[in-house]
Amino acid sequence: MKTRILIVDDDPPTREYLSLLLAADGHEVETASNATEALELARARPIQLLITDLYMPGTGGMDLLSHVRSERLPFGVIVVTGLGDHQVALAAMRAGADDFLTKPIEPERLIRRTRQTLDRRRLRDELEQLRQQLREDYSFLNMVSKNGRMRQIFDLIEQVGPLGSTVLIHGETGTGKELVAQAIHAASPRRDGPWKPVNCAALSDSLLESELFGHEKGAFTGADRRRSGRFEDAHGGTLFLDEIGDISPAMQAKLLRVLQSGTFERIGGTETIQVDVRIVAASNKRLDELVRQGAFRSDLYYRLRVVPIELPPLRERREDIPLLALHFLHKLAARSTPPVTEIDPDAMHALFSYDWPGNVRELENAIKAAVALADGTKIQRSNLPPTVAPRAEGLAAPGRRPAATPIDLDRPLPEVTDTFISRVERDYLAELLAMYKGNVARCARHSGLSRRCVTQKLQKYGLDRTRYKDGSASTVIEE
Ligand SMILES: Nc1ncnc2c1ncn2[C@@H]1O[C@H](COP(=O)(O)OP(=O)(O)OP(=O)(O)O)[C@@H](O)[C@H]1O
Repeated sequence: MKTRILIVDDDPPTREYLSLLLAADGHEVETASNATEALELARARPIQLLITDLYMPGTGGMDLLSHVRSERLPFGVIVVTGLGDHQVALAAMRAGADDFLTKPIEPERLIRRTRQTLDRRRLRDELEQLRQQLREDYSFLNMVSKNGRMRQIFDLIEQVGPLGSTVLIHGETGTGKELVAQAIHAASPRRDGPWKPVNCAALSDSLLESELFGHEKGAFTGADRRRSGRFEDAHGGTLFLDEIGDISPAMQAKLLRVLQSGTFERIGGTETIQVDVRIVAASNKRLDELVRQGAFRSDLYYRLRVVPIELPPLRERREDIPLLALHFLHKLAARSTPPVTEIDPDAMHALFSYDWPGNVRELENAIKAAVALADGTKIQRSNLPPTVAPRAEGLAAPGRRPAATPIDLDRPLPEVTDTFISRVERDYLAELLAMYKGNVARCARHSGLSRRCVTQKLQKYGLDRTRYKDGSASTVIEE
C-alpha cells in the first residue's frame, strides 16, 4: 500500500517541487497551502507523514505541529526550516517533530529523510501494537511469547497440566525452564498445594539426599532434630528437580527407587513414607546424550521424560525479543521515577541483533541495567550493557576520544536533551572545521551562523581552529 504524505507550504512552487519528488519515489501526495486546510485533510483521511514549512502566514508550522501532537494524530511530522535555524529546528523536535529539513531541500536528502522518518514511525507503531498484543494475546501464566514453538508448549502445558504426568524440560540456561515448571503446577489441580523447587546441582550428594528425603534426629553429625525433606513437603503439590543432569549415579539410583515405588524413608529412619507428589524435572544438559555416554541411567531417564518439553533458545525465537523486552520494562516501570516506558528504536535494534547466550534471563538483566541508567523515560542504546550494544569502535589515544565524526549532518536527532544538543553542536562544529580546514568564515557561511557566533561556540567547546588547518585533526576532538 502506498504511503500518503501531506505537504503544507504557502508557496505553490515549493509545494509542486516537493510533491513531484515524493510522488516519483512512490508515495501518494496531497498538498495544503495553510495549517487549517492541512488539519482538515489529515483528519478526513489517514496520512502517514506531514511535511510542513515552519513559516507560513496565519497559523504557522509550529502551531500545526502542536495541534497534531495534542490531538495525538498518528503520523510522522517533518518540519522545514530556514538555513541556520538550528534553534528553531530543535524547538520543533522538542515539540514532537520527528525530523527537520533545512532549505534549500536537495531531492536526495528529501527522499532519504522521508524514508527514514516513515521507517521509524512504522517501528514505533509496531511497538505500540506489540504493547497492545502483549496484554491481549501473547501471555500465558506469567510467560509471554509469540513464537510458534513456544505457543505449542503453552498448549501442551494446558493439556498435560491437569494430568499429573511427570515432565522433563530441556533448554539452555535462562530459557525459562523454571517458569514452565511453575506454569505446569499452576495449570494443575495441585495449584493450591505446595510448589517445592530443588536445585540438584547446588548440593553435594549427602546434602541433596537429606534435602530430598529428610532425616531423623541423630542420623548424622549435626542432625540435632528430625527434619522433613522436599518430597514430604511437596505432598499434594509439585516437586521441581532443577539441573537433574548433574546428580550422581548413587542419587540417580535412589531417586529411581522413589519414583518406582512412590515411597521412601528419611535418612536414619525406618518408617516408610508415601507421598502424592508430581515431579517436574529440568536440565540444561541433554539427558539423552548423558544416557548415551553412560553418565545417566536410562531407566530413570525414561521415567522422567513421560512428557518431554524442549525450550528453544532466544536466538531461535527472535520475534520474542521486543515482546520480552517490553514485558520486563512494564514489570519494572513502577519502580523507576519517572517510569521508563519506552525503548528507542536504535536500542531495540541492538537487542534484536544480539545472540543472547544467557537467553531470557540475560535479556531481563540487560533491561534492568538499562532502566537504572536511563535518563528520562526511554531506554537508549547507550544504556544497554556493552556486550549487547558495543560502544563505537575507536582506538583513541589516552585522553582523547574519537569524535562522533564522521557524523552525518543529515541524520535526524534521536533524542533532544541539553547534553545531547551540546554534543551534537560540538561534533557539528568539529565536522565543519575539518571540512573547511579551520576557516571560520566558511564554517559560518555553511552553518548560517555569524562569524562571531561560530568563534564563541568554538571557545565554548574548546575547539582550536588552528589544529584543523592541515586537515590532520579531522577525526579527534580534545576532551
Ligand atoms: N517466556 C517468558 N516470559 C516472561 N519471562 C520469562 C520467560 N522466560 C523466562 N522468563 C524470565 O527469565 C528469567 C529466567 O527464567 P528461568 O529461571 O525460568 O530460566 P531457567 O531456564 O530455569 O534458568 P536456569 O537454566 O538458569 O535454571 C526469569 O526471571 C523468568 O521469569
